[in-house]
Amino acid sequence: MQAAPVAHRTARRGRSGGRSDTSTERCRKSPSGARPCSSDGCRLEQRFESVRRSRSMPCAGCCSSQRISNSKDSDAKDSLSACCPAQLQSSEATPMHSPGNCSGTSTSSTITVLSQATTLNSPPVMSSLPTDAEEFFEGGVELSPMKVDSSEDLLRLTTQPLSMLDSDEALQQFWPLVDRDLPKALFLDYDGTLREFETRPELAVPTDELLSLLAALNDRPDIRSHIISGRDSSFLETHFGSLNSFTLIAEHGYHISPPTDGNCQRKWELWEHFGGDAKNFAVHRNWKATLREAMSSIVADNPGSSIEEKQSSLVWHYRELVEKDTEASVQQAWARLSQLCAREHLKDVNISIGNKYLEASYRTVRKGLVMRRLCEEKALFGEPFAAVLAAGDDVSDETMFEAAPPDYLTIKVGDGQTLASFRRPIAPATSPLAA
Ligand SMILES: O=P(O)(O)OC[C@H]1O[C@H](O[C@H]2O[C@H](CO)[C@@H](O)[C@H](O)[C@H]2O)[C@H](O)[C@@H](O)[C@@H]1O
Repeated sequence: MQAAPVAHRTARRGRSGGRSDTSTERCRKSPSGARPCSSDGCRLEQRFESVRRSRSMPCAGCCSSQRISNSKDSDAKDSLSACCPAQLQSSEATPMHSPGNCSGTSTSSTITVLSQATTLNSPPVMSSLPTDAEEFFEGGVELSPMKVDSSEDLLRLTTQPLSMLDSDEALQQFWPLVDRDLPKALFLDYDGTLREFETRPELAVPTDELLSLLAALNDRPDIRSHIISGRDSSFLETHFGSLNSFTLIAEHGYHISPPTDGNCQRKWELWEHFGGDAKNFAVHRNWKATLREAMSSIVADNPGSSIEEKQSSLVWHYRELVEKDTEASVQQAWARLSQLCAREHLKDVNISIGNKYLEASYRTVRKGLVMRRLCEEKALFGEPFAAVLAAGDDVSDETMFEAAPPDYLTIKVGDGQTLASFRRPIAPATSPLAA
């Protein structure tokens, strides 16, 4: 069991800071280099760069009803102090959380899910306050970025490796609770996190092992589980619909199905109902027809690839491409679809590149926004989560890591750059997170 130094989990990420960075930087991958690339991958690269320069004001979960003004540091400090005084403690401060109540018949399953985390005996603290006057809105919370201004801060950007937790005690040390009477929340990605990849999406159904694990979580009154996936609502409902205490989030947040509280009939709601903007969706009803034709032609040029159609997106899957120069094919496909969008004035279509897929989507919502909004709503209604864990493997999951305040546990599954606090290597032939 490794103990992570306090500072490593405190203000190591610069989520959300510096929106202007993103808008002004030029993308290396953009065909002309003349305009910012709209792909998630490129935005992510820009965000990594931005993170190295700034850190954001946290606290959207346990005390997210606040709005932090950018007007003066002292205002922000007062605001934060009022809602989350523990986060103003120095790094020598006593733990913010008290030990949690993790006993129960299905504890071992919970430990399995959480066991990817290294031990962490230290409280989430915030060592400095915003110094930058810039502000922006995300998830309904006004955030003020903070500058990374010392080599010590840069060290805190390091993602920590995960090790196994093998007992309730270890788990409680790693994930202590602010209040044992309040529930903890899990935000779990599916493909590549709960389930290892398969060559085709339809093959990656949940294993029996995973279903048992999730069933045990479903019975835990102290845990609010969310599956937050790029999969569509039909897939999530088919495989996880009976987990009545789970919130299911489909298509990266486009569709949300709250827990059913004993009623087996699940309802799906559009993100718009949660404050998102779906109204423009209707304006370009034909965007899919336009892009489908182009994507079909890309499939024809790349035998072995395929298209998956979801309500808010079209996905080109190329995992099965065996040719050597896949990267070039993907860049070509990206450029082709982007140019088509520009030509047809489909300015709200986002072309993103994930794990062996390229997705054209017509939605503004992202996983991070949804996670944060759901946590904020809980807090607003007087039921804040005592602790939040978010785990994922792909570019879309980085939006969760970016949006997470420092006291959330964020876990990147597998390799690659990340804004997460911890990394869990993929265990071969097992469910990545449940290994
Ligand atoms: O957010 P996630 O739950 O990680 O979903 C992301 C995408 O996952 C699926 O595609 C990925 O998994 C497939 C099955 O292993 C694999 O064949 C494919 O190469 C992966 O990209 C899913 O099909 C997409 O709709 C999701 O957006």
